[in-house]
Amino acid sequence: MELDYRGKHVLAPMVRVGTVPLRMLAAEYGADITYGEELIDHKVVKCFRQENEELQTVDFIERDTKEVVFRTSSEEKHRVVFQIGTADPVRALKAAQLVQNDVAAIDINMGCPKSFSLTGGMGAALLSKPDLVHDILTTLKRNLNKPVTCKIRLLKTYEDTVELARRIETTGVSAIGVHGRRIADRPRDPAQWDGIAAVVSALSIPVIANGDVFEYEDFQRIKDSTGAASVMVARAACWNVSVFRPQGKLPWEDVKREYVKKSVLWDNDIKSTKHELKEMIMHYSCLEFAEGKSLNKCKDNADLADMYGVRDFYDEVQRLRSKRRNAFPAVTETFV
Ligand SMILES: Cc1cc2nc3c(=O)[nH]c(=O)nc-3n(C[C@H](O)[C@H](O)[C@H](O)COP(=O)(O)O)c2cc1C
Repeated sequence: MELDYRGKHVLAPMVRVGTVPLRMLAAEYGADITYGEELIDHKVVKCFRQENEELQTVDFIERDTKEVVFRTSSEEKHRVVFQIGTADPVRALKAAQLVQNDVAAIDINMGCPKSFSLTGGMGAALLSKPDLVHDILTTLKRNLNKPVTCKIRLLKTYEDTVELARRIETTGVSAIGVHGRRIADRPRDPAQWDGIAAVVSALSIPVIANGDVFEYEDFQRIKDSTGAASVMVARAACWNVSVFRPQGKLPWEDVKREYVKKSVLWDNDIKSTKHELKEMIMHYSCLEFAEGKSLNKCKDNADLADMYGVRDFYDEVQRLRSKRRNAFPAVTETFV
């Protein structure tokens, strides 16, 4: 069934943070739609698809480096959104075609203000190129069998933002994410919810409002204030992903342990897991304290399991994995 973008709580795309453990945990706590981190089309097109029976995942692996660029599982197929960084319709299509059968939707990043994106003509650089935006989105819409969306920032004026959003709507996208900040705004600057409201009033397609949702109550506050169909949260979820729980956040110590368990379960890349744990520690404590120093020394998921007191869980996962390994001695590769 096609993804419905109304009335949804959404985990925002976050580089290095939005890998499989955080997405799975977000969904467990109540997220309906979970975006993966932005992946650049140049890198995605160099990947092949591989089913990993032992982990029960689908992996997209870079041919030369053998790095797992994107890991997902059928468990999240109906809610995971694959976000692409691109400046080229043909390359974006090639990347999207590789993953489309394993994800719920494809999103194009049109909001990243980092110089890496801007110099490559990607992310927020697209905001000033409406013809290219149109080309990318129509190419994807015509050739994919999954919903296509994009995520923008506010432009200099609300009128300019609305004009671009209207143009985007004509491409037939299923929804549009709007981060209520301009390119020059810093994360500490308040998000302008009335800018999002201006887009909502001008469009008929669902708008996903994004910016400054920190508590569960904020989901409703931003909806009431903007009229948006759905709400997306980034930093608050990075710091404590239980923000999606209607009953309120759990203590961050508990969430951290659950996150480590998910990282063990999905054999997450250690760099990504450590990055997310550091984000949590920096927010609630300080990396200079003992925990931060011990975390730095962790070399793999086994070290993390020891550090966070989940060694029994780790051992049980390894036992099940070796059972599966014996049942499925070979993995299935699909070269595209
Ligand atoms: C660690 C981090 C990584 C991010 N990576 C991405 C990304 O890959 N793609 C994207 O469109 N936005 C990215 N963003 C922006 C967020 O998706 C979101 O638009 C922004 O943080 C505002 O939402 P918030 O106020 O809930 O944090 C990132 C933000 C953070 C904090």
